[in-house]
Amino acid sequence: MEREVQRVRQAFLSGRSRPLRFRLQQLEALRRMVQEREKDILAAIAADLCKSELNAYSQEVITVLGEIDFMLENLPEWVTAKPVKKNLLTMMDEAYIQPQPLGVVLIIGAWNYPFVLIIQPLIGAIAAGNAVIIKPSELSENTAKIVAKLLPQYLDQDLYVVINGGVEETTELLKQRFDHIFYTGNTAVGKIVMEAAAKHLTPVTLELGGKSPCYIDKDCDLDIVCRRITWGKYMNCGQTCIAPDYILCEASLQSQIVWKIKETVKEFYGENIKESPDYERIINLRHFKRILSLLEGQKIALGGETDEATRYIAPTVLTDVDPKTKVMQEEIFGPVLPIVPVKNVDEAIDFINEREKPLALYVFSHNHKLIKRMIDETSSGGVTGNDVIMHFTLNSFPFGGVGSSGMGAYHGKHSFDTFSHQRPCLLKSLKREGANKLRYPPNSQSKVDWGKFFLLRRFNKEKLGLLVFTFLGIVAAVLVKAGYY
Ligand SMILES: NC(=O)c1ccc[n+]([C@@H]2O[C@H](COP(=O)([O-])OP(=O)(O)OC[C@H]3O[C@@H](n4cnc5c(N)ncnc54)[C@H](O)[C@@H]3O)[C@@H](O)[C@H]2O)c1
Ligand SMILES: CCCCCCCCCCCCC/C=C/C=O
Repeated sequence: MEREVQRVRQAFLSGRSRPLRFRLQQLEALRRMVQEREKDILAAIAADLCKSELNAYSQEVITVLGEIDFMLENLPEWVTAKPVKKNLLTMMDEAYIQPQPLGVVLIIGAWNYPFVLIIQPLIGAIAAGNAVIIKPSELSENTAKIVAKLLPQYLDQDLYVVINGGVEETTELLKQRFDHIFYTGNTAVGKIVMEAAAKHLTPVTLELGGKSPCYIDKDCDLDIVCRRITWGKYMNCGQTCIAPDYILCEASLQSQIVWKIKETVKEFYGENIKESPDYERIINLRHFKRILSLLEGQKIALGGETDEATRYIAPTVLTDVDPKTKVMQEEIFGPVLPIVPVKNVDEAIDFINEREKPLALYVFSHNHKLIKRMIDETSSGGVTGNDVIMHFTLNSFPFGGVGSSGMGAYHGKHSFDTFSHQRPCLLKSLKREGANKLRYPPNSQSKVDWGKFFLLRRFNKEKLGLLVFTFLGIVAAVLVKAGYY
């Protein structure tokens, strides 16, 4: 492992990942890979998650292609040095910020969207000029294999390396020194990653999870609300980091919500959900059993049917859920939707604020003020009003968590920034030593006063005004003396 990381570091040190032209070429090659090997990629995702190829394409491949196009379009502007405002002391110098690659980046992916969750950060890391080691999740083994097979066929083989393996390999990998670690997965492993990174003072981006709440105000169109929630909750069988985890609403709305979700489930997946190409399965038996255990003692208002052999769990809704029960203590990450009754929006806000900060928050209402209030008085990684999931699709947004749902963010320019060092560059001349003498010892009150003049803006303005006034006075005196007036 050490030798592999060393090899990638040597490739980075060769400097070839840095030129803009090279980065653009690699991104174009990655796009070609996705386009030419689309069938293989879709088949792998489909096999890992019992997902139709159409869904694999719209949930993962579209995002990847969109991100590459966005990078190709904007990268030439992002890589250029940006001049900054100067103070009086540096007025004659060159001052700019130059984004630079961090070095060797480790990307650790999760299994639930196994392609996009490694390729999207990879796009950002390449765009920023880094070398990258990619560690796909071992749970989505088909995607892990196809990525390991395809990437070397299209990208520089020494700069971008896939290492497959499980906990043992990841643990070994984490002992190595990286310049950035980008991890997607659960919070417990997030802590392990951060601890390992701390040993080398390596910065981390942690894309974690949490319980993303959904508040439904009674002033809304319940048909549309339930259709949108049903889509976001049961997509990928509930195994989406930003899926609505639970609903908060007035108790009186519960039965209508259950009814409307039931109707929507029928509309989306047909009478026989098991036959639907749009309904996925739980990734493995461990998660299947974990999700089943969340149903114990609950009032199942919809669904609840399961099949262990195929790891099928029907779209399920629980009503009158007690917040102290297990289903409300951990991220569900499955097709189970608890409804927790609250009296009003105040209680909903308190409920959210008493818990860990979620990755996403959803609020549904015709009342724009109520939505704004919910945004102002709570915290979450991202928030969408009157819909779910969709903030993920906008690459001008930073995507990431806050508090226990993560740290750092990516997508579009935010990825480029995550994988870059914003290096301040000040280029002075070896001439004009006069002004510099101000800061050399021995110090004096007059030097301090000049220092204040040069460095404190407020002081500058006053003193500058005085200087201009004095200068104009002198000019006027000279002109009068010379007989012009
Ligand atoms: N914020 C996001 O963008 C995002 C996206 C997807 C998933 N998630 C979150 O991820 C979680 C689901 O993913 P998961 O954690 O089950 O995925 P996972 O089991 O695939 O684990 C993630 C990665 O961590 C590695 N890993 C696992 N145990 C480890 C250990 N002990 N030491 C070192 N590395 C280890 C795995 O090899 C894998 O690459 C959910 O909480 C979900 O909300 C977040
Ligand atoms: C055909 C229309 C396409 C609609 C776009 C759907 C977007 C789905 C995004 C899925 C989220 C993937 C990333 C998940 C992260 C966390 O698990």
